[in-house]
Amino acid sequence: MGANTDEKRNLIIVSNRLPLSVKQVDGAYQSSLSSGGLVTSLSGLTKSTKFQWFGWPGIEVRDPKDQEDVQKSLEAHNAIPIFLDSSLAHEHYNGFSSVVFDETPWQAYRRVNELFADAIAETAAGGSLIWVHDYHLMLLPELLRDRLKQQGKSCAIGFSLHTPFPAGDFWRNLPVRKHLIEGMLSSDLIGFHTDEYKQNFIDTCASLLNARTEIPNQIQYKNRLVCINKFIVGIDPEKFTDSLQKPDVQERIRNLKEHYKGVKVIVGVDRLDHIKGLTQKLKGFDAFLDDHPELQNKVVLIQVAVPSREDVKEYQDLETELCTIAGKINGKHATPEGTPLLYMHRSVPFNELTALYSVADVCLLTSTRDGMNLVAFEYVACQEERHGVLVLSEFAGAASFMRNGSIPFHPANKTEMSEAIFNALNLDPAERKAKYEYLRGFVNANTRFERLSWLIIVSC
Ligand SMILES: O=P(O)(O)OC[C@H]1O[C@H](O[C@H]2O[C@H](CO)[C@@H](O)[C@H](O)[C@H]2O)[C@H](O)[C@@H](O)[C@@H]1O
Ligand SMILES: O=c1ccn([C@@H]2O[C@H](COP(=O)(O)OP(=O)(O)O)[C@@H](O)[C@H]2O)c(=O)[nH]1
Repeated sequence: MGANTDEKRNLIIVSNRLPLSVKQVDGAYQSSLSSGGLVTSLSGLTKSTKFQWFGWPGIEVRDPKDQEDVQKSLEAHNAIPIFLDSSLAHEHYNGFSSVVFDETPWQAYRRVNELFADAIAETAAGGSLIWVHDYHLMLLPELLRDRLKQQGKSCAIGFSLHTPFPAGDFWRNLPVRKHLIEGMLSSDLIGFHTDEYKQNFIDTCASLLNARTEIPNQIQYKNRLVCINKFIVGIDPEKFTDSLQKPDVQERIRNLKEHYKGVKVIVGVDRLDHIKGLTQKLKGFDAFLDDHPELQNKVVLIQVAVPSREDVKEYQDLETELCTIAGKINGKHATPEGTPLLYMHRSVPFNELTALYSVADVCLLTSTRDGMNLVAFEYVACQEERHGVLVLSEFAGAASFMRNGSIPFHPANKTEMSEAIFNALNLDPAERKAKYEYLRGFVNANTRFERLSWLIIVSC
């Protein structure tokens, strides 16, 4: 969607979390870019499109004067905060959205969706395009449509799901499944990352709601026609190639290359989340080291585990487990010359990330479930010179598109993972180049997620 279209209609983006997270430092409010693929996928839009972004600022702000300060600090970025008190935010985000079904978090989930609907309906001008993101806000399209109608406004609503849409059996176990799916069906257009997720949604609507699904890419439910499609979420590759041109990044790359002379570097960058298969990754790497004693001191895995949901016990437990496994691997395979695993539990600045991607011979991604996985795209964007190899779990959404250019494997199969790593490190240059060119073609062809908002316009 170009600037011309924007002049015609307002675009409003809504996600649980704003792209900027607010923190209070020494009494003053400061904002910094939030982590994660959703922000990355939409950042390409900022180049060509003006929009307002509604979401939770990541902090509880009770005092109205403070709320005003936060509002003002975000205004410059067209970000509009929706304030939630801590317990509500916790129950909605950490409770309902991530663990097991329970009544209290469900009520919080509904309440947060209502608060979002109130704030957006009040602000949105009639004729705006409202683009809602992700599983935290599945009820929002319906709540929003009701409120807008009461106010005599008509807006087109799009919904993008960034996670997989599971197949039928999963929904059977969720008592509130009907509310969630009906909520989504109040959109004009619903986007999924892959054909599989899209088909799962269509099948679920047919079996659970008896919706009519005979017409391709459309669902008819309660006298409304909803468009359903797959939209490939991508990155802005230039942002990565530009970073690699910066003198300080070039220097960092030189230093890292010098440091790892004679050593093959494998990189992994994941949020510390169960879906990223980090336990499986460390165990698979351990198996690889066991299988290849001849590669002692010749291979290193640099694993960045970006902190996520640190106040949830299951995530704390996972962190403890990973530390233990990492310690055991290095205990077993380290030599006086070095350790084969560098496990970093923190986020890394963007320039450091691109330097790491650039020096790595292999990128190892082991998701057990993952909507897309934009790290796979980012690694490719930083590998113009080296033609590094992507070892990609078949359970990442990205594998639907990148299978031919990568080495696929099943993340729970240690032997398969070990072989995949070995094959990646030993791929002959011609095959490496061919695989890389396939991936580069794909990453460069799918740079703009904005096509979805364009489709909202033409389809409504
Ligand atoms: O930590 P949450 O806010 O609960 O959400 C987890 C992450 O969800 C989103 O990631 C997903 O979207 C990516 C882009 O479409 C996709 O590549 C990835 O597979 C999904 O997990 C969101 O982008 C992140 O900010 C969240 O951290
Ligand atoms: O310290 C870091 C390391 C990575 N990322 C970014 O987090 C995103 C992860 O997106 P992905 O789709 O792979 O997974 P998600 O975390 O959204 O599930 C990528 O854009 C990374 O560049 C980040 O924000 N901070």
